[in-house]
Amino acid sequence: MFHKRLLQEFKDNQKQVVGMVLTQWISLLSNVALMFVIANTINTIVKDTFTTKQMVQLFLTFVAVILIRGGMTKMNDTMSYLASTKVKSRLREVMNQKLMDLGTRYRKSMATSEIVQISTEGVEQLEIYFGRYVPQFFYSLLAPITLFVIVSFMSIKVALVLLLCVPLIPVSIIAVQKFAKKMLNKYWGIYTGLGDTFLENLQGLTTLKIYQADERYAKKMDEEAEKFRKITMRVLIMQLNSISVMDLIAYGGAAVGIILSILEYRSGQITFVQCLFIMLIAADFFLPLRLLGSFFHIAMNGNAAANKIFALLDMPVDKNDFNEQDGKRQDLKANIKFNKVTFGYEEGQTVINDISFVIPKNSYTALVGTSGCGKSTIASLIMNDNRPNEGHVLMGDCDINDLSEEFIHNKITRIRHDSYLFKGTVEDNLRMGSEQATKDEMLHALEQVDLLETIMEKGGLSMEITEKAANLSGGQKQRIALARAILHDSEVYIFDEATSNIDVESENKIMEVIHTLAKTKTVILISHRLANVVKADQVLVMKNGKIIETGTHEDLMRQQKYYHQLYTSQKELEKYTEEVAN
Ligand SMILES: Nc1ncnc2c1ncn2[C@@H]1O[C@H](COP(=O)(O)OP(=O)(O)OP(=O)(O)O)[C@@H](O)[C@H]1O
Repeated sequence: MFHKRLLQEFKDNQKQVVGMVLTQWISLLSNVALMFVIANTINTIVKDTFTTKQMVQLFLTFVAVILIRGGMTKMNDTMSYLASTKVKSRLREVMNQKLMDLGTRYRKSMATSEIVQISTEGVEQLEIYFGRYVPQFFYSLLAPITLFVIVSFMSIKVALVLLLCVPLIPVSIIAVQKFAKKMLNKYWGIYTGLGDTFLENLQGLTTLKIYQADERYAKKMDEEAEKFRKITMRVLIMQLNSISVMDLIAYGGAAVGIILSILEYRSGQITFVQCLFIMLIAADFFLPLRLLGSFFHIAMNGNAAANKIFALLDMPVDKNDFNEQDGKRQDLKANIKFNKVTFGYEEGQTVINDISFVIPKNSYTALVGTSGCGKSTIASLIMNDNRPNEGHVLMGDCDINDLSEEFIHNKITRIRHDSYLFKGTVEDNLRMGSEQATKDEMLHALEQVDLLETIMEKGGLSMEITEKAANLSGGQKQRIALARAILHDSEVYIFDEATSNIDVESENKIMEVIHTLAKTKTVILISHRLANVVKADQVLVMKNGKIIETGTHEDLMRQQKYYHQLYTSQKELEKYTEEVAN
């Protein structure tokens, strides 16, 4: 019925919940008073003893009840608003903090679209949970007991029968709950899956258009949307059916009470006014629980959403205390060691197999091998985005696992082929590299990547970059990303295919910058193009997740093994392509 953890986490909402139950209870009592006056009035009309005084009394009771109920409803709404907004804003705050703490690691356990959905729609679901469902639950217990006490003064028999019929509603709710839980989990699964597909198709729309695959993918999405429509309809049907069952029990129970009270009146056990009063009030035994039943499905949705939210909040963070070993870390020599590292993305499969190597401080290392051999995985292990299944990745003498994400990101900058530039000015994007960078430093960084002139022509540092840097060429985009990385001024730079898919001029410029950086920093270059790695201090040649050759370009060429074979075949291919082009 309740999500225990959700209630525990939001204990401070208890005040509002008690307030809401109280306002509803006062409304109920005023309603009881009104029904009593109405019953009395009908009695006097029937007996023909209706007086002006009674008319005034009826009118005044009406006005008082309307005022009390109006006031209580207003207070209830305010408290409901307070309770739900507090929950929503706190949940969003903790989720945001959690995502910040997790960094990029959240993607291992949850898709981005799922995070977006649970932090928007998922959190919204909890509004009704706290604002309506929880207080209604307690009120639904209090209301029948209150009415039972009042009616028992007139007829204990009728009061007991009415009270005993009330639990039939929760019994029906529990029966539905078993079925609903499964269905709602399935509903959420399909819903987040659809969101995932939608986001991916939208992001890859240009590619889909280029390959004219948009229609096929649109059809696939239609199929998923149809699945979602069907499960939504099933959820709605289940909700409507269960509400009908609850109506039947509520009004059936009230009817039983009314019939019984008439029988009691006929046998002289209760007065006409009491009989009328019970007739008017009987449905109120059941209506609060019936209303609870209609909130129940929303609450179940809230429970399912809460499970997902807590799954995110419970993800382990492994945030190391940055200060604890600060002194030790100050002396870190930024050499990187792989000590018998084995890693696989999935159980039973390894991508990196028992690898050991050292990247000395301020050296220039190239990592080469055919596609899929594990080069980028090595980069992700150095960044601690992935953790070895066996062995250790060390930075200086420190296991990378013992270092905080913040520390690693300060020491190492990874530049990928698909570097992300944000919508905003060139300055905004460069400032991400270093908060403290002066304009002169930014201009100097642009000069280093040979982009100063182009950017100055387009408005300088205040030039606007549009969404996904659509107003820049691939090469310009990559060079701005490089300027940002230069400003970051870290000890280690990993260039992960940083020159893929860009023009030759940009590639050459970027390689020049990499070679200059390599004189003062530790540089790791991952590249398909072996012509780019000839200047490296050491080349690590990978094949099937293993390092099979190590040495300088010249050493490896002399050995005439795998690297030699890769290099010469690539050279021949490039020569042939050039000849064809000419
Ligand atoms: N997130 C992931 N989940 C599961 N498998 C992955 C993941 N990333 C990579 N792989 C698999 O791990 C293997 C190594 O991938 P990796 O990206 O390290 O290769 P690579 O040498 O960098 O390739 P390329 O040169 O094409 O970029 C591949 O078989 C790939 O399919």
